[in-house]
Amino acid sequence: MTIDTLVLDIEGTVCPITFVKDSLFPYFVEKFPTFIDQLDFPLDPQSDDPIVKILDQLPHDIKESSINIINHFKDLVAKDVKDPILKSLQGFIWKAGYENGDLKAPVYEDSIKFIKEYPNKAKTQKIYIYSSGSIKAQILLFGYVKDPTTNDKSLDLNPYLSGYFDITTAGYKTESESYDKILQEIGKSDNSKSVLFLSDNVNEVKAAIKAGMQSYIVVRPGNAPITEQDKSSYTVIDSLDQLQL
Ligand SMILES: CSCCC(=O)C(=O)COP(=O)(O)O
Ligand SMILES: [Mg+2]
Repeated sequence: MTIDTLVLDIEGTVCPITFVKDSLFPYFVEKFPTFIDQLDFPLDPQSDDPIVKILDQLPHDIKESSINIINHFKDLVAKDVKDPILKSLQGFIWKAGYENGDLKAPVYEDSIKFIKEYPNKAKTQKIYIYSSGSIKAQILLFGYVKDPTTNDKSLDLNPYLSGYFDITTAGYKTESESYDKILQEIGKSDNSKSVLFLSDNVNEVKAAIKAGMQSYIVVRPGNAPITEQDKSSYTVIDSLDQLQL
């Protein structure tokens, strides 16, 4: 069946893992304690402050003091836990960094080209994003893409994207039910083979295939190595230029 819909992972697929691990995560760890230290404790559950609303979802023993909150999130980042409360908070902290120019996303050149060229005006060819990063963080990342042809400007790729999924809207990326949900949301449950999911993570690829999608492994510098067996069992690409759609 002809592919007409792409679902793209971010980290390790269209963007280097090093940007997330060496820029985004350290930026969050450096900046978020200042935001937490400014808050009044105990937190007011009726507060309109978006950061208080996020923190209010934490268990009582963690949200009772700034030091517990700070240690909790530092620990989750160190272990790269895909925790929905952490991911929401990261979106808020990164917003300031993108807006003041501290952060620009180094999306691979082949991916910028593909994202700009693949979607057609008739909307019969679409691209969606599915990442563990929150939807807010995804929109920021694609809104502040480092322009490979200039150093000072950034590109906004969001107008080329048809939608975003994260772990709060679709579920965890290694579970096939999450891909079932995406297929349902994008109206492709009866045409699952027309949807291609790309990821660096073999377990995510397996889950997407189990849900009926087509799925390829993307290999990029710095990604976790894949086994010889996975190389022979799955389609493997190292650039979106290799897609023949
Ligand atoms: C949306 S940028 C932040 C990426 C992030 O927090 C993350 O955990 C990356 O996971 P992915 O599913 O894109 O591999
Ligand atoms: Mg990834």
